[in-house]
Amino acid sequence: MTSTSYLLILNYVLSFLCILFTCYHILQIIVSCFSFKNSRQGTLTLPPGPPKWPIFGNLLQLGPLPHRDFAALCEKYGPLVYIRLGGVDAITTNDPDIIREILRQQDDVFASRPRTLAAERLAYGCGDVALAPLGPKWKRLRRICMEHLLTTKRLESFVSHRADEAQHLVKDVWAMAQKGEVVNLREVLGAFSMNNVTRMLLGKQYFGTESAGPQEAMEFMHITHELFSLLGLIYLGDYLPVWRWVDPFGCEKRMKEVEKRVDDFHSKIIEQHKKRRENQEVGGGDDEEMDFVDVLLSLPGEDGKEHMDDVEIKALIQDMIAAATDTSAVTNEWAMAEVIKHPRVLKRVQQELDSVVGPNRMVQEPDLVHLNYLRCIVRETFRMHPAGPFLIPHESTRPTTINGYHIPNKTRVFINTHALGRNTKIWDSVDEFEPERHLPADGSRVEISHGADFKILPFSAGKRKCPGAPLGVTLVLMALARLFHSFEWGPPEGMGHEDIDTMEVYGMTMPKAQPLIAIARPRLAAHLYV
Ligand code: HEM
Repeated sequence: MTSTSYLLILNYVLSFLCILFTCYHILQIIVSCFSFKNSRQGTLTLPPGPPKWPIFGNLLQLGPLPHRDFAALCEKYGPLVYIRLGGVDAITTNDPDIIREILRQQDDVFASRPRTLAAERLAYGCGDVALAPLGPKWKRLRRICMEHLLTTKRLESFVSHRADEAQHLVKDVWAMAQKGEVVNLREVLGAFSMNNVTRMLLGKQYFGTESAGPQEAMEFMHITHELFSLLGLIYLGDYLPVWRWVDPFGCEKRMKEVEKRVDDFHSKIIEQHKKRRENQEVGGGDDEEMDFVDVLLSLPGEDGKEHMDDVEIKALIQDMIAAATDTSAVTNEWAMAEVIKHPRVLKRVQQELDSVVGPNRMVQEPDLVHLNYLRCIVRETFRMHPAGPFLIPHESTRPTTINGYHIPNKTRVFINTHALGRNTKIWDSVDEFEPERHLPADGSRVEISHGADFKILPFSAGKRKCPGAPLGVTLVLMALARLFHSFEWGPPEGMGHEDIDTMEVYGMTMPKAQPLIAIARPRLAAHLYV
């Protein structure tokens, strides 16, 4: 074919695309006008919100930190704001009363999830717990988590693994301190969370001396990071279907690649576990010796099937890894950053640790309930730096009203936990890290999850609340207790405490923009670290 005919064909294709694009836009305008009219029910109107562009709605008003943009909208328009994201209705709030209304009073209406493209591709067609819409499938998988994986008994059976990992953590930091090296806290805390979770789930440790091997560890790390980054993306294709034809940044291509690699990885894990079962290397149904994959392989499937489907098992494993590792690692890094930035707080928590634990042993899990000031540090960290800037988006399953405003069916709900913790109507000195504000006057134990007032919401509430909260709290408290008890901490040479930056990046979780680097000096006898 000549180059002229190529050009001609290209010309035809482009013209065709232009016509289609224009028709689509006209249709969108008609549909959005129509749906706006329909969204008024009687005298009810939608909640207040910013003016919208045709087709794009408010998408163009969002920058790289959408939680801050949404917070600014709440500041301007009130506690409940309506936005339109392309063709999708959405609301956002940072107000405890409205959040209580959504997650408690109207939990039945708002407990579903939107079907995003990333969730379809990367969570086995939304076949997991965290991203599945409300329905019998979600209910069944969530029950499996609660009754077989995250029970107190099963979590207790991993207590020695967790103690092992806590010891690896201090040993690694101690080795760096001995060599005069700075500590990259993102790396050591990431390895701590990952090892704890993979030991429980997969029976493998991925970092450290008994690791599954450097190549497998790197592959695993890489896949998980890709997965997190894609799941956190506000992908325009979810809001403007026409975007998917073009996909200028190749997002969908990346999703397909990651989907395949993740699936290969999980298939391998399941195969290894099945082989072990065939060779009867799993303790004959002895609960104590079974990791989560073993447990899932031993459960009956749906509709009288002998076993659960492999796809269900993969979706659950992936959910647990994604939900458990990054959330606890990100929280720990923020807490360390704030405490190193505030030497007064470090001193006070060390006094508490010295009085509860003393200098002659390491912190153990039973100590954690007695460390009230440390618990305040964690609560204050969740106020200022919740693990995710929003809860995982919820979606309404029918039209309803909030505060007299009409909320259409399938409205996407962005509960802005970052802005809740910095809401000046409910908190003083919102930008100050002040753990003392959480100390109960009567000296009772500090509760780390939300509490009745809905002013902090680290693990959410209602049907979709985090089923892993007790484990998450333990991982966070344990890592911090060990690090504060075992070391003096300071910023790297040439930096002042106040220079530690606290800028965040947006994603499904909300890490510090820059990894936290610090200097550690041991404060206990050398034999306790090895
Ligand atoms: C510090 C640690 C953790 C934090 C801050 C955290 C926080 C959250 C939040 C905010 C949600 C969203 C709730 C909503 O959308 O309303 C969630 C959901 C979830 N979390 Fe956690 N989480 C943590 C650890 C864990 C752990 C250790 C596990 C399991 C091993 C876990 C499993 C899940 C699952 C399965 C969901 C989805 C629940 C559903 O949609 O039904 N999380 N978590």
